[in-house]
Amino acid sequence: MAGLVLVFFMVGLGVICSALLRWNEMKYRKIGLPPGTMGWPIFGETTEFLKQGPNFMKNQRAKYGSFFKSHILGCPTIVSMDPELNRYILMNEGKGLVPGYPQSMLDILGKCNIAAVSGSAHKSMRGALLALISPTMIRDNLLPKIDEFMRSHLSNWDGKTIEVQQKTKEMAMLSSLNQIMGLESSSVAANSFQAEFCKLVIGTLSLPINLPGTNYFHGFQARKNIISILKGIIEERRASPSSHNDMLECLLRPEDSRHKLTDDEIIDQVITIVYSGYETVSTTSMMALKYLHDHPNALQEIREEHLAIRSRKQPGDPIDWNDFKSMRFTRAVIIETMRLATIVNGVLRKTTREMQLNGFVIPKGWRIYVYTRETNYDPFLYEEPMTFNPWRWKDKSMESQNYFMLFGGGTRLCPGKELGIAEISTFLYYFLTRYRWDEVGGDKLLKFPRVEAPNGLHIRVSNY
Ligand code: HEM
Repeated sequence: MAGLVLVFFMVGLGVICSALLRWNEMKYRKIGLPPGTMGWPIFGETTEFLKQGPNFMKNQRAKYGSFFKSHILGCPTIVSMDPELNRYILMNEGKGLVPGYPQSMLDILGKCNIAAVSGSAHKSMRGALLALISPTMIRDNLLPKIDEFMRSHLSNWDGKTIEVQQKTKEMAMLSSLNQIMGLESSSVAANSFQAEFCKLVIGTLSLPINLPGTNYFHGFQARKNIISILKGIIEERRASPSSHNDMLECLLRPEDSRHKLTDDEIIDQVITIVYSGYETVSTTSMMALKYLHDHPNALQEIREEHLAIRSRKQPGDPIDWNDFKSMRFTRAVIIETMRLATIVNGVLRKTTREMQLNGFVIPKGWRIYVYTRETNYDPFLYEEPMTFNPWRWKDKSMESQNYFMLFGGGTRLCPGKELGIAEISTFLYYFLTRYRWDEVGGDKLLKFPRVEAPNGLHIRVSNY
C-alpha cells in the first residue's frame, strides 16, 4: 500500500514539474525571442549554470547556436557567445545596452559607481578616472609608488611558506590604497579599510536580502564604515594646508574643472578603483606564478628578461617606465595567463528598451550576458588553445584584434588595463629576481564561476 502511495506521489510530482516547466516556457514564447530554454519559474536555470559551469553554456550553444535565451542569476537573460556580436553590443551602449550588473553590486558600490551610471554621468566619472590613471600618471606618479610598495611587500619571504592567494589579494588592495591616498600598509586606516573591504566584496556577490546576518547586510554595513573612513580622510585633507602627491589630491583639487566631482562621487570613485583592480590583479598574479611554475621554459625566458633589466641598474634603482615598456615577454605572460585562466568570464548588459539584436526582438529590461570565455579557447583564433603559450602574444598587434576582449571593449573598455599590467609586471619582476619557489602541493584550483584556490595556494620560497 505504502509503495502504491509513493508511486502515485512520484508520478504526481513528475506531472506537476513538467507542467511548471512547460508553463514557464510558454510564458516566454514571444514571437521574436531567440531560441533557448527558461527552466523553472523564478529560479530559471541558475542551478544548472552554476553546477555545470562552462559546459552548460557549451551544451546550450550546441543546441541553440551562439545567441540563446535563458533565465540565470534571477533574470531573463540572452547569452551571446559570438565575438562579432559581442563587440557590437559593447560598442552600442547609446542604443540602449547599458551595464546590467546585479542590484547587490550596485547598492554596495554606490549609486555614483561607474557601472551604475550611463550617458553624461558615465562620461564624467570615466573622464575623472582616466585623468588619474593615464599613461603619463603611471609613468610619473604611480609606477614609482608601485615599485616602492612591491619591494617592501615582497621583502623577507626567504625560507617561508607563503599563501599566494592571500598575499596577492593584500598586494592588490594595499597597493591601490597607497596609490589613492598614500596609506602605508601597516597604518590603522589601511588595516580597518582592508577588513571592511573584504566584507564589501563578498556583499556585492550575494543575494540582495537586507537582513541581519546575511552577506548583503554585512557588505552594506562595510560600505557605511568605508564611507566614514574616507570622509574622515577627506576632512583631514581639507583642514590641512599641506598637499599630497596621490589620486585623492587630484580628485579633491582637479587641474581640469571638467573633472570636478562631488564628495559622494569621489567616495564611489575610490571604492570603484580598489574594487575593480582587486580580484583581477590578484588572481592574474597568482595564476601567472602557477603557470610559470608549470612551464620552466617560460619561467626561464621571463627571468632572463628581468635579469637583463636588473643588470643595467644600480642596486636600489626603481623600475621605471622604459623598463616596464621593455618587458615584452612579461606582458605576454600576463595576457596569456588572463586568456587561459579566463580571469573574466564576460560582462553584463541590460536593455533599456525593446530592441532588435541579431534579427531577434529583445524585450526591455532583459539582461545580456556577453560571454567571452569560449572565445579564449577558440582553436580558430588561438592555436592549441588549452596550452600555455605566452609566445603567441609576442606580436603586440594580437591585442588589437576585434575578438580580443580580456579587458572588455567599446565605451567601457577597462581604463585600468595598463595600470593593472604595470602592477602585475612589477610584482613578477621583484618576485622572480629575488626568489625561487616550490609548490607545497595538493592545493586545488577552481576556474568557475571565479578563478580561486579554495584552500589557498601554498608555496615554499627561498632566495634566488
Ligand atoms: C589587470 C586586470 C584587469 C582586468 C582583466 C580587467 C577587466 C575589465 C573588464 C573586462 C572590464 C569591462 C567591464 C564592462 O564592460 O562592464 C573592465 C572595466 C573596468 N575596469 Fe578593469 N580590469 C583589470 C584591472 C583594472 C584596474 C587595475 C582598474 C583600476 C582602476 C580597473 C578599473 C576598471 C573600471 C573603473 C572599469 C569600468 C569602466 C567603465 O565602465 O567605463 N580595472 N575591466
